[in-house]
Amino acid sequence: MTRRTVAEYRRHVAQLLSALDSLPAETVDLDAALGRLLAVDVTAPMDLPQFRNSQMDGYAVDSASIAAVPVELPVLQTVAAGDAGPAAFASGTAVKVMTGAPVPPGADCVVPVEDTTGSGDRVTVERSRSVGEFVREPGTDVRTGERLLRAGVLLAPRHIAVLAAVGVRTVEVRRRPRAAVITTGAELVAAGTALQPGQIYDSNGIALATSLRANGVDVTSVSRSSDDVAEFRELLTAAIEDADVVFTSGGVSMGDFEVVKDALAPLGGEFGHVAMQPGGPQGSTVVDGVPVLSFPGNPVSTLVSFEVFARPLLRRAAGLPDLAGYEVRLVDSLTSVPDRQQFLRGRRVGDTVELVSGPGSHLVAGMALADVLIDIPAEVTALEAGAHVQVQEL
Ligand SMILES: Nc1nc2c(c(=O)[nH]1)N[C@H]1C(S)=C(S)[C@@H](COP(=O)(O)OP(=O)(O)OC[C@H]3O[C@@H](n4cnc5c(N)ncnc54)[C@H](O)[C@@H]3O)O[C@H]1N2
Ligand code: MOO
Repeated sequence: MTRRTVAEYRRHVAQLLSALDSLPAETVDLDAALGRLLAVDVTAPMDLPQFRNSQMDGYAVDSASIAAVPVELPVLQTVAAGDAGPAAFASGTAVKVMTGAPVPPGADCVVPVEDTTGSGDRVTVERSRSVGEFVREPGTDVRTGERLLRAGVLLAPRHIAVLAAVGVRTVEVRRRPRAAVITTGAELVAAGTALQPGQIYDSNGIALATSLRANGVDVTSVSRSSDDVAEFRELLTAAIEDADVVFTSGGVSMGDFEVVKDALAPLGGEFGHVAMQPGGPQGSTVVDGVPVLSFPGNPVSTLVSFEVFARPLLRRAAGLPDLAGYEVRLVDSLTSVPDRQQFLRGRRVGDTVELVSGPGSHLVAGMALADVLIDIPAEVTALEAGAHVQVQEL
C-alpha cells in the first residue's frame, strides 16, 4: 500500500465493510427492541381506538337531550374502564363513564363530571355539549391495515409504545453488526495485575470494545495476543467465527515484532501508511470473507482510527444518526506536519475550539479531555488563532 489519503482509505474501508449495510433481519421481543433498526414496515393489526370510549370522567348522553340546560337526567349505570360496556341506553338518560370506558351506542357525547351536579341515580347537566365531544371513535388514531411504522425507523420508546398498543409482542429488526477485538503486544497486561518492568496496561481492548458498543455494534470477543504469530492466528480464527468484522490494535509498523502484519500480510493483508496523524500505519485484510481492520497500537492512534474510518460506517449500519461536524474558530495558533491530515484533540467552547492535548499519539489522558477532533487538512502547515477549522464530535 502506498501512502493513501484519508479520503482514499475511507473509501477502501467503506467497501470492505459494505456488507454491514445489508445484515439480515432477526426477531426480537418488543422489550429488547429499543435502539434497533426496524427491518420491515409494520401494519396495524387492529383499529386504535378499538372501541368507542370516553375521553373524560363524566356522563355519556344524547346531545339532543342536553340542548337546554340545566336538565336533570336519570343515571342508568356506572361503567368503568375495563367494563364490557353498558347494558342499555336511551335518549334522555345518562350513563356514568370513566375515562377509557365504553360509550354506549346512542350516546353521542360525554359531559365532563365538572359540568354536572348531583350523584347517585340522578344527575343535573349544567352545560350543553355537541355531537362527538369527548367521545373517542374507533380507528381515529389508526385503522386496521394502515402502515404504523416504516422499515428503517430506529426504534425509540414512542415507536415501541404504538406497537405495544396494537398488541405486538415481537418485532423484526436488522441484526446488529458483530465485531471482535484483538489487541497485540508482549508488553500488555490486564488491569488488576501488578506491572513488571516494561509492561503496560491494555487500554485499547476496552477502548475499542466500548467504542463499538457505543455505536450500535455487538462485541463478540475481546482478546489479547503476545507477539507470537501462531497465537495471534489462533485468536483470529476464533474471532472470525461469529464476527462480521475484526478490529486489531498494534503490530503494524516497522519494528522487529509486528505480529499483526507478520500474520496477515501472507494472507493478502495490505499494510502501509495513510497520510494522517495520528493513525498513519494501517492494515486491512479479508480472512475467510471477514474484513479485519488493523489499527496502530498507540492509544490515541487506535481511537482516532476508529473515529475516522469505522465509526461513521458502523453508525450507518446501525441506523444511528450521522456524527455532527461544525466549523469553529481556533483559540490557539497551531502548526501541523506537511502532507499529513492531522486530527488534533480539542474542546468546543461556544463557536471556538481550544487544544487540550499535544499531538503525541501516546497522550491518552489528553484524548480524554477532548470532545471533538480538529481536522487539519494535509496541505495546511500553520494556522493563526481565530482561523476557521472543521471539527467532528467525539
Ligand atoms: N520506524 C518507525 N517506527 C514507527 C513508525 C514508523 O513509521 N516508523 N510509526 C509510528 C507510529 S505513527 C505508530 S502509530 C506506531 C504504530 O505501531 P504499531 O501499530 O506497530 O503499535 P505497537 O508498536 O504495537 O504499539 C505502539 C505503542 O502503543 C502501545 N500500545 C500498543 N497496544 C496497546 C494497548 N492495547 N493498550 C495500550 N497501549 C498500547 C505500545 O506499548 C507502544 O507504545 O509505530 C510508530 N513507530
Ligand atoms: O500514526 Mo501514529 O498514530 O502518528 O502515532
